[in-house]
Amino acid sequence: MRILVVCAVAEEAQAVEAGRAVRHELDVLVCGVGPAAAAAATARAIADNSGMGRAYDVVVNAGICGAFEGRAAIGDVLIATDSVHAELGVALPWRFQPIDEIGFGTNRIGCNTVLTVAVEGVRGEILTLASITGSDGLAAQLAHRYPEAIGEAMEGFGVATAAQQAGLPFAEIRTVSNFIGDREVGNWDWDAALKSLTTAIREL
Ligand SMILES: O=C(O)c1cccc(C(=O)CC[C@H]2O[C@@H](n3cnc4c(=O)[nH]cnc43)[C@H](O)[C@@H]2O)c1
Repeated sequence: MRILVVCAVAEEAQAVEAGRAVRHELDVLVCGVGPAAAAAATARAIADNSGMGRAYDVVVNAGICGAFEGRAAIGDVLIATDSVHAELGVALPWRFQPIDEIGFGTNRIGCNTVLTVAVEGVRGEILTLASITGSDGLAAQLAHRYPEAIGEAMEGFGVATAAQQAGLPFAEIRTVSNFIGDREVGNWDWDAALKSLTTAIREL
């Protein structure tokens, strides 16, 4: 199977490369941070490879993430059931209205579960945001709005949109470097998250 694995930064790509198994043909793409860069880079890679007669069978977004406290722990592997764009909609004074409710598409893309069936981890929704949630108050609001969400990152929905438009199955695998909330970047455990990412990719 030909798999395109999309990572935001080089450190994540290296962790994925370290978990590469011979049973899959795996290309690793570094797309940059955020959903716009992720969608653009993924769409281009899919089109370029298809044009060269090396079409991908599946697209995976892999990287580190924040977890909702109580729903996952640092170093855990998170496997998305759905990739959900938490900012796509209308921010009303009293509530957030997802784009689905106003008839302009959806903020949710379902993930393929066959590819990740052997990957050990916590399964649930993974949110995509263009901005990292940097306070406990905002984290609590998000956790309330998305009771099934286990984590947040910044690229999943962008990669998923490019895959969906190309008719390709999509999976999102994240490993937890930090809890979502008050921002103490110094406390992020990149090592634990990147080690877990290598293990998770090996299990694909
Ligand atoms: O702001 C900083 O100083 C800083 C230091 C290290 C890394 C960053 C990033 O922006 C990396 C974000 C990168 O990692 C994913 N990620 C990890 N944890 C979270 C989170 O709690 N909320 C959202 N995204 C997260 C994300 O997918 C980015 O690709 C900044």
